[in-house]
Amino acid sequence: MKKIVIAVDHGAFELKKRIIAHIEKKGYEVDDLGVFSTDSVDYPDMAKKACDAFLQGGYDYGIVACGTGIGISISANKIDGIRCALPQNTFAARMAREHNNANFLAFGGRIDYPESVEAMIDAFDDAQVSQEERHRRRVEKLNAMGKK
Ligand SMILES: O=C(CO)[C@H](O)[C@H](O)[C@H](O)COP(=O)(O)O
Repeated sequence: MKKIVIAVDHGAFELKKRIIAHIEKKGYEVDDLGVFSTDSVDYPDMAKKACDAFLQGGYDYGIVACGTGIGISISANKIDGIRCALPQNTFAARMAREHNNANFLAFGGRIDYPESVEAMIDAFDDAQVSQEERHRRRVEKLNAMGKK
């Protein structure tokens, strides 16, 4: 069974409920690291919670969200070992896994997407990481950029 970790800020509290319902419907386990109310928090703190948990191991991928998805994805990508994608649609979500080997998805709770967040999660989840040399090479370069 797949296991996903999720953390959001107050701007995505409602979206988090939808995402968790969707993931649980797929039969996956979700570790919900908050937020648990709409009280204002700082998105870097929530990104760190999810990424630190993910890096401990045991998760297939992580999901973070804030009002736009921007702040929390920038935060997640500051953490070595995290490749967080902020997809605009299902095509980008699929490419995030196939070409970028992303291990996190970010979404915006205040964004009107052309396709549903649920459909983007499915597109990512169903995709396979490409083993083509050029994609592996680019991801290796990405990983090397994160090394301190
Ligand atoms: O979208 C966000 C950052 O990219 C976050 O949700 C912020 O919290 C956002 O900037 C909104 O902040 P506010 O405190 O709810 O006005």
